[in-house]
Amino acid sequence: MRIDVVTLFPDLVNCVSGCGVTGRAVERGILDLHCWNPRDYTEDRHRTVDDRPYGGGPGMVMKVEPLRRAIHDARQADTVPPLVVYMSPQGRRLDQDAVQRLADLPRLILIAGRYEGIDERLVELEVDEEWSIGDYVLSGGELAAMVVIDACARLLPGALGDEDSAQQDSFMTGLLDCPHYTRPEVYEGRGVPQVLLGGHHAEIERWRRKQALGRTWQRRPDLLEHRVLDEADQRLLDEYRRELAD
Ligand SMILES: Cc1cccc(C(=O)NCC2(NC(=O)c3cccc4nocc34)CCCC2)c1
Repeated sequence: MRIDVVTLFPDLVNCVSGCGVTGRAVERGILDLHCWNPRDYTEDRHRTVDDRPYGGGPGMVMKVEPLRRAIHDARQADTVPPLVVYMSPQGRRLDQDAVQRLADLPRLILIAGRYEGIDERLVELEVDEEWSIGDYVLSGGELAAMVVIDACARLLPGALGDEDSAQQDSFMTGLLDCPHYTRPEVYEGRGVPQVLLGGHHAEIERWRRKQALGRTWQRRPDLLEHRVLDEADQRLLDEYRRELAD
Protein backbone atom coordinates (compact mmCIF):
# COMPACT_ATOMS: atom_id res chain seq x y z
CA MET A 1 0.00 0.00 0.00
CA ARG A 2 1.22 3.50 -0.80
CA ILE A 3 0.36 6.48 1.38
CA ASP A 4 1.37 10.03 0.44
CA VAL A 5 0.94 12.74 3.07
CA VAL A 6 0.69 16.43 2.22
CA THR A 7 1.99 18.21 5.30
CA LEU A 8 3.99 21.24 6.47
CA PHE A 9 5.73 18.93 9.00
CA PRO A 10 7.12 15.89 7.14
CA ASP A 11 9.57 15.21 10.00
CA LEU A 12 6.60 14.69 12.31
CA VAL A 13 4.79 12.31 9.97
CA ASN A 14 7.96 10.41 9.09
CA CYS A 15 8.33 9.41 12.75
CA VAL A 16 5.91 6.54 12.06
CA SER A 17 8.44 4.98 9.70
CA GLY A 18 11.05 4.96 12.45
CA CYS A 19 9.61 2.44 14.89
CA GLY A 20 7.17 -0.30 15.71
CA VAL A 21 4.72 -2.02 13.43
CA THR A 22 4.60 0.93 11.02
CA GLY A 23 8.41 1.13 10.94
CA ARG A 24 8.63 -2.58 10.14
CA ALA A 25 5.92 -2.29 7.48
CA VAL A 26 7.89 0.45 5.75
CA GLU A 27 11.14 -1.50 6.14
CA ARG A 28 9.55 -4.63 4.65
CA GLY A 29 8.14 -2.68 1.75
CA ILE A 30 4.60 -3.51 2.84
CA LEU A 31 3.86 0.21 3.28
CA ASP A 32 5.30 2.86 0.94
CA LEU A 33 5.17 6.26 2.70
CA HIS A 34 6.01 9.65 1.15
CA CYS A 35 5.54 13.22 2.37
CA TRP A 36 4.99 16.33 0.26
CA ASN A 37 5.49 19.76 1.80
CA PRO A 38 3.38 22.61 0.35
CA ARG A 39 6.16 24.99 1.37
CA ASP A 40 8.31 23.41 -1.35
CA TYR A 41 5.65 24.53 -3.83
CA THR A 42 5.68 28.24 -3.03
CA GLU A 43 7.11 30.77 -5.45
CA ASP A 44 7.62 33.81 -3.28
CA ARG A 45 10.74 34.70 -1.33
CA HIS A 46 9.01 34.09 2.00
CA ARG A 47 7.66 30.69 0.88
CA THR A 48 4.17 31.71 1.95
CA VAL A 49 1.70 28.87 2.53
CA ASP A 50 -0.95 30.76 4.48
CA ASP A 51 -2.83 34.02 4.31
CA ARG A 52 -5.41 36.05 6.19
CA PRO A 53 -9.02 34.81 6.11
CA TYR A 54 -11.57 36.63 3.95
CA GLY A 55 -14.26 37.93 6.27
CA GLY A 56 -11.62 38.67 8.91
CA GLY A 57 -11.25 36.84 12.19
CA PRO A 58 -8.32 35.33 14.03
CA GLY A 59 -5.67 33.06 12.56
CA MET A 60 -4.64 32.19 9.05
CA VAL A 61 -5.86 29.90 6.26
CA MET A 62 -3.73 27.57 4.11
CA LYS A 63 -3.55 28.86 0.55
CA VAL A 64 -4.88 26.74 -2.33
CA GLU A 65 -1.97 26.92 -4.78
CA PRO A 66 0.92 25.41 -2.73
CA LEU A 67 -1.42 22.61 -1.59
CA ARG A 68 -2.68 22.02 -5.12
CA ARG A 69 0.84 21.76 -6.57
CA ALA A 70 1.94 19.40 -3.80
CA ILE A 71 -1.10 17.18 -4.37
CA HIS A 72 -0.49 17.25 -8.12
CA ASP A 73 3.08 15.97 -7.66
CA ALA A 74 1.90 13.38 -5.13
CA ARG A 75 -0.70 12.10 -7.61
CA GLN A 76 1.91 11.90 -10.41
CA ALA A 77 4.38 10.01 -8.24
CA ASP A 78 2.61 6.73 -8.95
CA THR A 79 0.37 5.48 -11.73
CA VAL A 80 -2.07 3.95 -9.25
CA PRO A 81 -5.03 6.34 -8.81
CA PRO A 82 -5.32 7.49 -5.14
CA LEU A 83 -8.22 8.24 -2.84
CA VAL A 84 -7.59 11.79 -1.60
CA VAL A 85 -8.57 12.19 2.06
CA TYR A 86 -8.55 15.47 4.00
CA MET A 87 -8.08 14.78 7.72
CA SER A 88 -10.53 17.27 9.18
CA PRO A 89 -12.71 17.95 12.23
CA GLN A 90 -15.62 18.21 9.78
CA GLY A 91 -14.99 14.68 8.56
CA ARG A 92 -16.83 11.46 9.26
CA ARG A 93 -15.70 9.80 12.47
CA LEU A 94 -13.03 7.16 11.84
CA ASP A 95 -13.71 3.66 13.17
CA GLN A 96 -12.27 0.20 12.53
CA ASP A 97 -14.62 -0.49 9.62
CA ALA A 98 -13.53 2.77 7.96
CA VAL A 99 -9.87 1.89 8.56
CA GLN A 100 -10.37 -1.58 7.04
CA ARG A 101 -11.88 0.04 3.94
CA LEU A 102 -8.96 2.50 3.61
CA ALA A 103 -6.38 -0.24 4.21
CA ASP A 104 -7.87 -2.27 1.35
CA LEU A 105 -7.12 0.55 -1.11
CA PRO A 106 -3.90 0.46 -3.11
CA ARG A 107 -3.19 4.16 -2.56
CA LEU A 108 -4.13 7.03 -0.24
CA ILE A 109 -3.19 10.71 -0.28
CA LEU A 110 -3.75 12.20 3.19
CA ILE A 111 -3.90 15.99 3.56
CA ALA A 112 -3.03 17.45 6.96
CA GLY A 113 -4.23 20.97 7.71
CA ARG A 114 -2.62 23.60 9.88
CA TYR A 115 -3.60 27.11 11.05
CA GLU A 116 -7.42 27.46 11.00
CA GLY A 117 -7.75 25.08 8.06
CA ILE A 118 -7.46 24.98 4.29
CA ASP A 119 -9.13 27.09 1.60
CA GLU A 120 -12.47 25.47 0.74
CA ARG A 121 -11.72 25.60 -2.99
CA LEU A 122 -8.93 23.04 -2.40
CA VAL A 123 -11.44 20.71 -0.73
CA GLU A 124 -13.86 21.16 -3.66
CA LEU A 125 -11.19 20.62 -6.32
CA GLU A 126 -9.04 17.84 -4.85
CA VAL A 127 -10.62 16.06 -1.87
CA ASP A 128 -12.62 12.83 -2.26
CA GLU A 129 -13.43 12.24 1.44
CA GLU A 130 -13.04 13.98 4.79
CA TRP A 131 -12.32 11.89 7.92
CA SER A 132 -11.93 12.91 11.57
CA ILE A 133 -10.25 11.06 14.43
CA GLY A 134 -12.43 12.76 17.04
CA ASP A 135 -14.12 15.83 18.45
CA TYR A 136 -11.34 17.85 20.04
CA VAL A 137 -9.13 20.70 18.90
CA LEU A 138 -5.71 19.82 17.49
CA SER A 139 -2.86 22.00 16.24
CA GLY A 140 -2.69 20.16 12.94
CA GLY A 141 -3.95 17.18 10.99
CA GLU A 142 -0.60 15.34 11.09
CA LEU A 143 -1.40 13.29 14.21
CA ALA A 144 -4.70 12.31 12.59
CA ALA A 145 -2.85 11.25 9.44
CA MET A 146 -0.45 9.22 11.60
CA VAL A 147 -3.41 7.51 13.29
CA VAL A 148 -4.70 6.47 9.86
CA ILE A 149 -1.23 5.29 8.81
CA ASP A 150 -0.82 3.20 11.98
CA ALA A 151 -4.30 1.71 11.92
CA CYS A 152 -4.03 0.84 8.20
CA ALA A 153 -0.49 -0.54 8.45
CA ARG A 154 -1.56 -3.07 11.09
CA LEU A 155 -4.09 -4.51 8.65
CA LEU A 156 -1.66 -4.98 5.77
CA PRO A 157 -0.72 -8.62 5.14
CA GLY A 158 2.64 -9.40 6.72
CA ALA A 159 2.74 -6.29 8.91
CA LEU A 160 1.90 -8.07 12.17
CA GLY A 161 3.83 -11.02 13.53
CA ASP A 162 1.77 -13.56 15.49
CA GLU A 163 2.78 -11.84 18.72
CA ASP A 164 0.94 -8.66 17.69
CA SER A 165 -2.17 -10.00 16.03
CA ALA A 166 -3.95 -10.91 19.27
CA GLN A 167 -4.92 -7.31 19.98
CA GLN A 168 -6.05 -6.94 16.39
CA ASP A 169 -8.39 -9.90 16.76
CA SER A 170 -9.93 -8.61 19.98
CA PHE A 171 -10.94 -5.25 18.58
CA MET A 172 -11.89 -6.83 15.27
CA THR A 173 -14.72 -8.44 17.25
CA GLY A 174 -16.00 -4.92 17.91
CA LEU A 175 -15.56 -5.36 21.65
CA LEU A 176 -13.28 -3.72 24.18
CA ASP A 177 -10.30 -5.72 25.40
CA CYS A 178 -10.13 -7.97 28.45
CA PRO A 179 -7.75 -7.13 31.33
CA HIS A 180 -4.12 -8.20 30.86
CA TYR A 181 -1.62 -9.45 33.47
CA THR A 182 2.03 -10.43 33.53
CA ARG A 183 4.73 -11.08 36.20
CA PRO A 184 5.01 -10.52 39.13
CA GLU A 185 2.10 -12.74 40.16
CA VAL A 186 1.40 -10.56 43.21
CA TYR A 187 2.03 -6.81 43.15
CA GLU A 188 1.36 -4.68 46.22
CA GLY A 189 -0.95 -7.37 47.47
CA ARG A 190 -2.85 -7.56 44.21
CA GLY A 191 -2.95 -10.98 42.58
CA VAL A 192 -3.86 -12.34 39.14
CA PRO A 193 -7.28 -13.94 38.46
CA GLN A 194 -6.86 -17.62 39.29
CA VAL A 195 -8.30 -18.79 35.97
CA LEU A 196 -5.31 -17.25 34.16
CA LEU A 197 -2.86 -19.23 36.26
CA GLY A 198 -4.54 -22.58 35.75
CA GLY A 199 -3.52 -23.18 32.16
CA HIS A 200 -7.01 -24.41 31.29
CA HIS A 201 -7.26 -22.79 27.83
CA ALA A 202 -10.97 -23.20 27.29
CA GLU A 203 -11.66 -21.66 30.71
CA ILE A 204 -9.20 -18.82 30.00
CA GLU A 205 -10.82 -18.06 26.64
CA ARG A 206 -14.23 -18.09 28.30
CA TRP A 207 -13.07 -15.70 31.03
CA ARG A 208 -11.47 -13.31 28.49
CA ARG A 209 -14.62 -13.27 26.35
CA LYS A 210 -16.77 -12.63 29.41
CA GLN A 211 -14.52 -9.75 30.49
CA ALA A 212 -14.53 -8.23 26.99
CA LEU A 213 -18.34 -8.42 26.82
CA GLY A 214 -18.79 -7.16 30.38
CA ARG A 215 -16.41 -4.24 30.03
CA THR A 216 -17.96 -3.26 26.71
CA TRP A 217 -21.44 -3.35 28.29
CA GLN A 218 -20.22 -1.26 31.24
CA ARG A 219 -18.04 1.30 29.45
CA ARG A 220 -19.19 1.43 25.85
CA PRO A 221 -22.82 0.20 25.65
CA ASP A 222 -23.00 2.00 22.30
CA LEU A 223 -20.78 -0.70 20.80
CA LEU A 224 -23.40 -3.30 21.76
CA GLU A 225 -26.40 -1.28 20.61
CA HIS A 226 -26.49 -2.57 17.05
CA ARG A 227 -25.26 -6.00 17.91
CA VAL A 228 -27.29 -9.16 18.52
CA LEU A 229 -25.36 -11.35 20.97
CA ASP A 230 -25.57 -15.06 20.35
CA GLU A 231 -26.82 -17.28 23.17
CA ALA A 232 -23.35 -18.05 24.48
CA ASP A 233 -22.33 -14.39 24.64
CA GLN A 234 -25.62 -13.39 26.22
CA ARG A 235 -25.08 -16.04 28.89
CA LEU A 236 -21.54 -14.78 29.55
CA LEU A 237 -22.76 -11.20 29.86
CA ASP A 238 -25.55 -12.24 32.23
CA GLU A 239 -22.95 -14.09 34.33
CA TYR A 240 -20.72 -11.00 34.35
CA ARG A 241 -23.62 -8.83 35.47
CA ARG A 242 -24.63 -11.30 38.19
CA GLU A 243 -21.05 -11.37 39.51
CA LEU A 244 -21.07 -7.56 39.59
CA ALA A 245 -24.25 -7.62 41.68
CA ASP A 246 -22.70 -10.07 44.17
C1 LIG B 1 -13.79 19.99 17.06
C2 LIG B 1 -13.12 21.07 16.30
C3 LIG B 1 -13.88 22.14 15.81
C4 LIG B 1 -13.26 23.15 15.11
C5 LIG B 1 -11.87 23.10 14.85
C6 LIG B 1 -11.13 22.03 15.34
C7 LIG B 1 -9.67 21.94 15.10
O1 LIG B 1 -9.00 21.19 15.74
N1 LIG B 1 -9.13 22.72 14.14
C8 LIG B 1 -7.71 22.70 13.87
C9 LIG B 1 -7.34 21.58 12.90
N2 LIG B 1 -7.83 20.34 13.43
C10 LIG B 1 -7.68 19.13 12.83
O2 LIG B 1 -7.05 18.98 11.80
C11 LIG B 1 -8.38 17.98 13.48
C12 LIG B 1 -8.94 18.11 14.74
C13 LIG B 1 -9.61 17.03 15.32
C14 LIG B 1 -9.74 15.80 14.69
C15 LIG B 1 -9.16 15.66 13.42
N3 LIG B 1 -9.13 14.58 12.59
O3 LIG B 1 -8.46 14.94 11.50
C16 LIG B 1 -8.06 16.22 11.58
C17 LIG B 1 -8.49 16.72 12.81
C18 LIG B 1 -7.88 21.87 11.51
C19 LIG B 1 -6.85 22.69 10.81
C20 LIG B 1 -5.57 22.59 11.61
C21 LIG B 1 -5.83 21.60 12.71
C22 LIG B 1 -11.75 21.01 16.07
